[in-house]
Amino acid sequence: MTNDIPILKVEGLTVYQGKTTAVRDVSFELLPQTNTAIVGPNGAGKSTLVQAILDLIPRSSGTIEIFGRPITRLRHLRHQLGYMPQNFIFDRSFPISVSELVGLGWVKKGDRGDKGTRGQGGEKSFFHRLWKQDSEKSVAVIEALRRTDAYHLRNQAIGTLSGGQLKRVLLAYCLVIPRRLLILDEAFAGVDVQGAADFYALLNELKQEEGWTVLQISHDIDMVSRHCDRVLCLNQTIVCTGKPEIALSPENLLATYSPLFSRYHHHH
Ligand SMILES: Nc1ncnc2c1ncn2[C@@H]1O[C@H](COP(=O)(O)OP(=O)(O)OP(=O)(O)O)[C@@H](O)[C@H]1O
Repeated sequence: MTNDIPILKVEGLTVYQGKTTAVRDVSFELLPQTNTAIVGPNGAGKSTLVQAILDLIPRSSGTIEIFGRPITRLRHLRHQLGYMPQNFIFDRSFPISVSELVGLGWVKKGDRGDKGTRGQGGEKSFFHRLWKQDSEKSVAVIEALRRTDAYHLRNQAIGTLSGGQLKRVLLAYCLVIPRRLLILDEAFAGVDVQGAADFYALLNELKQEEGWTVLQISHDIDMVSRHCDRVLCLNQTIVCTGKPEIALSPENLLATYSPLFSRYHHHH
């Protein structure tokens, strides 16, 4: 039944950054269990689009629905949405370990918006439930760190991580509970070649076996063409969209990456 509802539906979205129109009249849908990439040149509005979808910045016009609900009314369903920003800025002297950081992403069952699990275990004592939750969380943290190949970093302070290691840990943070939609903003920038290939394999597994839907911003056209189901080419507005072999044709890439595109599009 839920398979008929798009996981994400964006209609007529326009967003300003200061006085600049960063995103203009963008509409698209994501169907469940798909991996979609947003590509486009620097300053094309990719991060702005994602931030507006997440309601992190205001939009000038347009509507956004996630899991069939307006973004402002997601409530506890928001935990079914994972987001990895392009930059994670923090004070490197902040004393928090990798495991502790990943654990912050964990939400107990019943509070994740999945039906039928709320209030489970009511017959046990408060301390038993607390102990059970704690052990479930530890298991989930270990599993998430293993999946992103960051388990060996678990006791390290986050301030000591390299750029690529930090990306692995942030992905683990997104993976520590099941999600229906995962939004990644250049998640694999700075990750080595093998690491990026492992990440794509992991995303594929999450999609195929666990029903996740992925929306990712990427500059890696080669990886996108090999691993994504669909591509949105963005340059302020959507230039083209479709399967990688169509959307990433030389003509479409030229149109998307040409600085003249906006003007060209405007006149024709
Ligand atoms: N905080 C901001 N204040 C003012 N203008 C901004 C701000 N953030 C982005 N912009 C402008 O909005 C436009 C879109 O930027 P955005 O970061 O969304 O592009 P992008 O496609 O994600 O770029 P990149 O590939 O370089 O990450 C650009 O013209 C940029 O200069």
